[in-house]
Parts: sequence; C-alpha cells; structure tokens
Amino acid sequence: MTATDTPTDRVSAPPIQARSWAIIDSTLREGEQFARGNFKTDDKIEIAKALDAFGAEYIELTTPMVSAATAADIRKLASLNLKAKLLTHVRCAMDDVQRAVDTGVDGLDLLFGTSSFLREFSHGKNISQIIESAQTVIGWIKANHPNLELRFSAEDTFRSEEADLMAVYKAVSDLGVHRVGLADTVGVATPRQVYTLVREVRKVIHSECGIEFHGHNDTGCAISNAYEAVEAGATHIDTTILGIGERNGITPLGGFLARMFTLDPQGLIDKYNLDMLPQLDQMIARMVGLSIPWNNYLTGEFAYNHKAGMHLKAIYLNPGAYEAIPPEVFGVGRRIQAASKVTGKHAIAYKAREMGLHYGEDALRRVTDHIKALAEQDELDDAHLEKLLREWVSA
Ligand SMILES: CC(=O)SCCNC(=O)CCNC(=O)[C@H](O)C(C)(C)COP(=O)(O)OP(=O)(O)OC[C@H]1O[C@@H](n2cnc3c(N)ncnc32)[C@H](O)[C@@H]1OP(=O)(O)O
Ligand SMILES: O=C(O)CCC(=O)C(=O)O
Ligand SMILES: [Mg+2]
Repeated sequence: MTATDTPTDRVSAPPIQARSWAIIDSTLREGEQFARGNFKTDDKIEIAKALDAFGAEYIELTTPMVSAATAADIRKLASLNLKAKLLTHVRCAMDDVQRAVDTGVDGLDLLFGTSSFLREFSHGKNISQIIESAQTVIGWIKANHPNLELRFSAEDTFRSEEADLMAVYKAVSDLGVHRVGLADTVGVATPRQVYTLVREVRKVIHSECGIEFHGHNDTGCAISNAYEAVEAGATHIDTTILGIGERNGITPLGGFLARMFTLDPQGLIDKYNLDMLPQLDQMIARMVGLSIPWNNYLTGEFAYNHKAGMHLKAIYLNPGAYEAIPPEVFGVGRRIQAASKVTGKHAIAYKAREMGLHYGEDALRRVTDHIKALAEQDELDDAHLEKLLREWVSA
C-alpha cells in the first residue's frame, strides 16, 4: 500500500466495475493439470462452447507441445470461431511458439519461472537469460505474427525478487506484450501482497499493457487474491470451472463471480449468462467424475439452505435478509429447512399456511415445540413435517 492509499481510502472507494476486468478461463489448460482432468476431444469442444455461451472473454488451452493429438484439438477448437478469444499456454521457447502459431489461436500466453526455485530446479536460466529469451521469442512473434495477442508471465511471481520482476515486466512491456501475468503458482501470496505487487507492476509497464492474475488456492486465498488484484488494477483474472487445477486448484469461476457480483451486479448481468453457472459446474463435475462440493459457491447443494428460526422468520419476509446474492440470478433455488430443532414458530406457521392450515397462537407454540423435540431425536424431512402438521390439526 502506498502512503496515499490508506485503508480508509479503500473503504470509501467506488465499487469495482465489472467492465474493468475480463475472465481468462483456463479449464482447458490449468484444468487439464487437475488430477482427474483428462478431457477428450468432444469434452474440450463441449467445454469451449459452454464457456463461450456463458460469455467468458478468453479460453486458455494447453500447449500444443503436449502431443500431436493435443495440437490437433487446439486447431479444432480454433476452427469453431467462437466469440471468446482462444489462447494457448506455451513456454518461452522458439520450438513451442513456432508450433503454437500454426494452431489458429488468437493469442499466446508465454511464461518463464523467475523465482530462485524455478531458476534452479526447473529451467536453469538467470534473469538476464530469461529476458534474452523473451526478446528473441517475442521479437520473432511480433515480426511474423503481429496480430497475435501476447502475454508474458513470471511464473512463481510471489517467490521472486521484486527487482527481478520489475526488470522482466519492464522488458516485456517494452517489447509490446498486451499483458503481463502475475502467477501465485504455489498459492502462498496474501491478499495485501497481491494488491501491493500489482500496484508496483503497474508503475513499470506501459499504460496500455494489461495485468493478468493467476492464483492457486493452497492457502484458501485464491478468490480474495484475485479480488485484490482487480482492486489494484489487474485487467484479467484466470479461473477454472469449479477451480480445478494442479494440487487443490485455482480461483473458481463461480466463486470469483460471486465475489464480484456483490460489487457490480448489473455489470456482471450485462457481461455473462450467469444462470448457466450450474450447467458449467455440473458439466465439469461429470467429466472429472466428482460431485460438486456441498459448500460450493452458489451451486453447492447447501449454498442456499436456510435453517435457523431467526433466519427463516426474516427470509420469508425478504430473502435478502440472509442472502447476499439472489440465487435465481445464477440459476439456482433456495432451500427452506423448516423442520429442525433450531426452527421457530414463524417458520412453522409459514409452512402450515402454505398447506392451507392455520393455528391459534397456543397451538402454534405447541406444534413448534413438538417439532423441535422430535427433530432433536432424528432428522425430519418435509414429508414428515407436512404429515405432522396435518395430524396436529385433526387431533
Ligand atoms: C505452473 C504451471 O502450471 S506451468 C504449466 C506448464 N504446462 C505443462 O507442463 C503441461 C504440458 N507439458 C508437457 O507436455 C511437457 O512438460 C512438455 C512437452 C512441455 C515438455 O516435456 P519434456 O521435454 O519431456 O520436458 P519436461 O516436462 O520433463 O521438463 C520441462 C522442460 O521445460 C523447460 N522449461 C521450463 N520452463 C520453461 C520456460 N518457461 N521456457 C522454456 N523452457 C522451460 C525445462 O528446462 C525442461 O527442459 P530441459 O529438459 O531441457 O531442461
Ligand atoms: O502462466 C501463468 O501465468 C500461470 C502458470 C501457472 O499455472 C502457475 O503459475 O500456476
Ligand atoms: Mg497454475
């Protein structure tokens, strides 16, 4: 944070506008690095079309260096002529980019590890050599494929020396890349570090150069870090559907949208077909053979479950009392769990009224206490509750 950027300034700052950032969905790249991400050609086409229909601005694909089959899939996806821009994620090496430019994608996401870990154990290059490689590779692309959108990312940004990063980012910005990337490769960055570094990077790159953030979720900060990046001026955020990726994954598309929706609801509604989110989450859950987690952002089975009596009283009057985001916007419904030991008389009265039953005040208290006592012993489902309410009237 700079001296002029106090916490108070940030609290009173206007909410971030959705038009200031774009999604780069990497389900078809980072998601292929997920333990169970092994998408077949038809899966890739389904995912790309679904993301395109959703309104994702960019779709990132695995490098064509993986295999001839992967390269053919990239070409096939590029031939779909989607509205979303297609990018392929490649090492900063001539062989890789020469293969990548033949695939018909709209842009290349180049990367080079800049931390001492990756310099020593991944590729063995020092910072000057990284910059030299960037000059050769980017120079060649600019000369031969000037229409390609280019991004250069310093892999493992948050364990890299700041002076090294600034030298690399300035060099690639001078070479004319469209975006620089900051990658929290091992999920170690704190939100404040992300905010501060994005602000610092902004100062050394050209004003028209965008900033992309890629955040892993090892310490549970992937969404907040993406949010802080945007607040600090990042223009592009990497997501995957359900957050799938290496280890425990990256910023999930749904969770990130939930975060940003509260700041500019109309902006998100204008940009994306938000009610497709359950379909996207279900599609990936099916393809990777896992269930959507119960507490998943927006689409988890219990993401909109309301249970406590005090909550239910208010929720019946106005759902906004206990919901930050209306579920219907994202194509999901709420669940009212009226029969539990933590319920109250308002919830029971409401449920009874729905069934055309009315109780006096005493009867309502007694039936409520009866339901609470029963639920203390065992789970009560809706069918059981309805039977009980009917019996209570006729008793
Ligand atoms: C943080 C991330 O998620 S980055 C994601 C990168 N994506 C992937 O790794 C998935 C696809 N990868 C692959 O299919 C393979 O790893 C390939 C085709 C890219 C390379 O395969 P191989 O030649 O067998 O090498 P291997 O994967 O064992 O080792 C990585 C190589 O990349 C080099 N390398 C690593 N980073 C870079 C870089 N940014 N630019 C250039 N070369 C690099 C390493 O030096 C090493 O090459 P070397 O053997 O000459 O030292
Ligand atoms: O290319 C990038 O910016 C990100 C690469 C990656 O997946 C990571 O660093 O975790
Ligand atoms: Mg990653």
